[in-house]
Amino acid sequence: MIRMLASVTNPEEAEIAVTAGADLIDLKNPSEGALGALPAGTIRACRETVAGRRPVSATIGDLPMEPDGVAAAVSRTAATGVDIVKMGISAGGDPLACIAAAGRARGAAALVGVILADLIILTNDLIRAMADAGFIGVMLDTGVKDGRTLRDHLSDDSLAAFIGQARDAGLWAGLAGSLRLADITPLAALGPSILGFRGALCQGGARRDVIDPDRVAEVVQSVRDAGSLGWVAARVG
Ligand SMILES: O=C[C@H](O)COP(=O)(O)O
Repeated sequence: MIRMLASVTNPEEAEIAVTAGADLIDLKNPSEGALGALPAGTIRACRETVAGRRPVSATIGDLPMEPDGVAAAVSRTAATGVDIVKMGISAGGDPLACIAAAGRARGAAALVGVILADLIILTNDLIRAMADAGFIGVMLDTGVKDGRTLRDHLSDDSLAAFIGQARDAGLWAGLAGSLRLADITPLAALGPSILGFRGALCQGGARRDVIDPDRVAEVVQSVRDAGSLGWVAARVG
């Protein structure tokens, strides 16, 4: 089964995402960037709204790859009580040291690394470092939200290789990055653990807009349908 991640910005949107059937409620502030962080109070309020009905993740912000700053943000975000802290990996600085520092700072939260595939070259070293630091998953996303999707930056073969490397390292593998309805079936065929969305859930398809319950339900259903087709194809083919 492929899971569906919905990025939301406040308790009202979190409730919409839960009601529509999203599997993972991801808290972020799209106005602050690809992985913009929400204030701790908003994260806590969203967590209270979700009330254990779904796992909740929160992003630490689009930070430079500097270990002390990343560790402080991971620790601060974990202290809100979310299940998963999502840490972005971009170019410059020392990504490998940041991954190790995040692993030491996570407290009781699980960690998921988000490799911004348009900003840093995807390497197996990053994935291996996450596994060594105790991360549970790794996602690809895009850092620049200019209408291009993850599939504009990486071929299906590269995405399949990423999923294989993540699985080999014992991590679940997620894909995101301005994904639209039309991307779901081809990406589901690659066998990711989870597909993540924000823009496609919003009125007008703009990620800073509010999410639309009908769009969320449509994306959830499409991920379900594509996931089952892949399941059947894997057994019949
Ligand atoms: O974690 C997933 C992201 O929120 C995806 O956002 P996007 O679909 O607007 O690129």
